[in-house]
Amino acid sequence: MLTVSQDTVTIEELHAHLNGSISSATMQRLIAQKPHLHIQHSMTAINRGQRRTLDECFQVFEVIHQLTDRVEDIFTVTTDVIKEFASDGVKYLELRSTPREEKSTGLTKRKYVETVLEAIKHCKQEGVDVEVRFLVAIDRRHGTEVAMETVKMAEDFSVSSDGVVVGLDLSGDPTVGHGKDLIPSLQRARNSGLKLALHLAEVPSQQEETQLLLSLPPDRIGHGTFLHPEVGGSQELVDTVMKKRIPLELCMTSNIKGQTVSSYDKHHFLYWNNLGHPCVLCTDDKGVFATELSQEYQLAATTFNLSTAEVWALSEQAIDCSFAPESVKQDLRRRWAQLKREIHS
Ligand SMILES: CNc1ncnc2c1ncn2[C@@H]1O[C@H](COP(=O)(O)O)[C@@H](O)[C@H]1O
Ligand SMILES: [Zn+2]
Repeated sequence: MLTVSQDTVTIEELHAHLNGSISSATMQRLIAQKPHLHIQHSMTAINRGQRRTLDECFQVFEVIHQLTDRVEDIFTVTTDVIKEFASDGVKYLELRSTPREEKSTGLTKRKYVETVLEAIKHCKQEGVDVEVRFLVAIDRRHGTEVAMETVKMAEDFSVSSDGVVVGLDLSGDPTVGHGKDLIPSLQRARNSGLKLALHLAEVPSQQEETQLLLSLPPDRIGHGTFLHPEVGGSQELVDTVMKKRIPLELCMTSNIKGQTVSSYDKHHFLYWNNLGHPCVLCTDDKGVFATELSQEYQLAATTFNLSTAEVWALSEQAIDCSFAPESVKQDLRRRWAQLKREIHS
C-alpha cells in the first residue's frame, strides 16, 4: 500500500476555512479560557466514524465562533493553524475566512482581516516554512449588501497587504440565499483582479444557480459535488467546467462526514479525475472534520488505488491551480521536484 508520509506530497492546501481548521489542542485552550460558555470539545468536532447533516455542521461553526470572538483569539487560531499545516508538510497555504464583527469585544470586520494578516506576517518572521495567502470569504447567508461590502474590503486589502490577499471565497450554508443576488459583487471582484473560489453545487438541485455562477466564471470550484449527470447535475454543467478548465477543490472527509457523499468510493474525485480534469485534494475544515491534508492524500490513494506517480502528479497539479504569482509557483515546483528526488533516492 502506498504510504503518503509527512513532508512529501502534501505541498499545497487551497481550501481551508480558518475557524473550521482549529486543531483540538487549540480548541481545548479556547474552551478553557471561556468556561462560562459551557462548551465541550465534542461540540466543535466530528470525530472518526461520526457523521452529521450539513445543517448540523453549520451549527458547529456557530459554537466555534463564540470561542473566537476577540482579536487575540483570531491571532491565536491563525498562527496555530498555519503552523499545523506547515508541520503536515504544506509549503503553500491559501486560508479563507469570513470577516466578523463582535460588538461585545470591539472586534470589527476590518480588524478581523488585519489580525489574520498580522498573524500571517508573524509566522513568516518566525521562519515557519510555508507561504500563506488569504481569501476573504463572503457568507452567502448574509445577502447582497454584505457581499458588496466584503468585496470592497477585499479590494482595499489586496492593495495594502503586499499581495497576501489574493481573492474571494463564497461559502456558507448552501441551502440559504441564491447566487443571483451575489453576481454583481462577484463580478465587481473579478473586474478588480481578485480571484474567485466559489462553493458550487455542494448540495443537489442547484443547477440554475450553478450555471449562473459558472458564467462569471470562477477561478476554482469548491466541492462541485452535484455537477455531473450521475448525481442529478447535467452534461451541460460538466461541459462548461471542462471547457473553461476550472479546477475543483475536493474535500473527501468533509463530504463524507457532512453526508453529501455516501461513501469514499462514491466520491466525485473518481468522475473528474477519470476525465483528466484538474482536481485538488483539500481539507475544508481540518478541525471540525478531524483530518489533515496528508490524510486526505492517503485516503484518495487507498480508495482509488492510485500509484505513487499519480499521487505526485496530483500534488504537482495543485501548484498550477493556486492563486500565487508565477514566481511563487516556480519556487514551489522546484521544491516539489527536490522533495520527489529526496524521497525516491
Ligand atoms: C462543510 N462545507 C462548507 N460549506 C460551505 N461553507 C463552509 C463549509 N465549511 C465551512 N464553511 C464556511 O466557513 C465558516 C467557518 O470559517 P470562518 O469563520 O469563515 O473562518 C462557516 O461559518 C461557513 O461560512
Ligand atoms: Zn469549504
